[in-house]
Amino acid sequence: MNTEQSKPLIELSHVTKSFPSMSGNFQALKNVSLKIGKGQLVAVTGKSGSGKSTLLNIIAGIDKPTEGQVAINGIRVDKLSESELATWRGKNIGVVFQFFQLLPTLTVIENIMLPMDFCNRYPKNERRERALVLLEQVNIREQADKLPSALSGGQQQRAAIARALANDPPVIIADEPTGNLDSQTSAAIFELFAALARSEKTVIVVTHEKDFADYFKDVIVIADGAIVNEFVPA
Ligand SMILES: Nc1ncnc2c1ncn2[C@@H]1O[C@H](COP(=O)(O)OP(=O)(O)OP(=O)(O)O)[C@@H](O)[C@H]1O
Repeated sequence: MNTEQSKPLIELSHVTKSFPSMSGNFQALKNVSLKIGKGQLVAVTGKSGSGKSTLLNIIAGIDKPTEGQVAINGIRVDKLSESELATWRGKNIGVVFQFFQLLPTLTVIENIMLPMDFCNRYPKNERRERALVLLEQVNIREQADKLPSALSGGQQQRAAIARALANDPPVIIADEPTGNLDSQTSAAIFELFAALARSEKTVIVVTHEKDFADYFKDVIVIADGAIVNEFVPA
């Protein structure tokens, strides 16, 4: 799915993922190959159980492929050890979840600064200002010192997106990020992802939303662990 103008930032070659099951091995992904370029905004869609989250987990280095290769930004992710993976993931992958998963006892800005403290990419005395810039980028700077529970669902998801950007990763992955939001708020979140892609982030979003075609030029359709339609023009 790599377009002519972009080099592949993400390349999966013949990836299979098997899980043990009562009746032998179950293949959640079957011989999946794909290329995704820098700054691409990609939707992953398909029925429940088709393998969407497994694909995201493989790209994020959360799961290892049973067979095949995963290369991201020139790094063979499938070859990294668990400790190397944790460091690599912190710098290269920002993750956005359906239920936001902000830490409830930390303020919004503290939630954004936490991954910076883990990763050490930015000096300690610059982290608060960077978090404020990110909150500005997602339009909730004025919520910085509140607890997540004081924010609306859409504002919490904006905070989660700012957190995903904390260490300036090239790749943002989001697993049904609007599954818990109304359609107007969902549209605003999709707009935000589109803006991130315009600023050269590669954004991969698992979504069931029927109207995603307005936002996503590139759509990966998965059925029974295989890509059945990699590119659907809007
Ligand atoms: N850790 C695991 N152990 C065993 N089977 C698993 C595991 N993770 C996923 N599976 C199976 O792999 C298949 C694909 O799961 P996956 O979560 O990737 O689907 P999905 O398309 O994301 O589904 P949904 O839309 O419901 O979230 C399913 O049949 C699931 O039961």
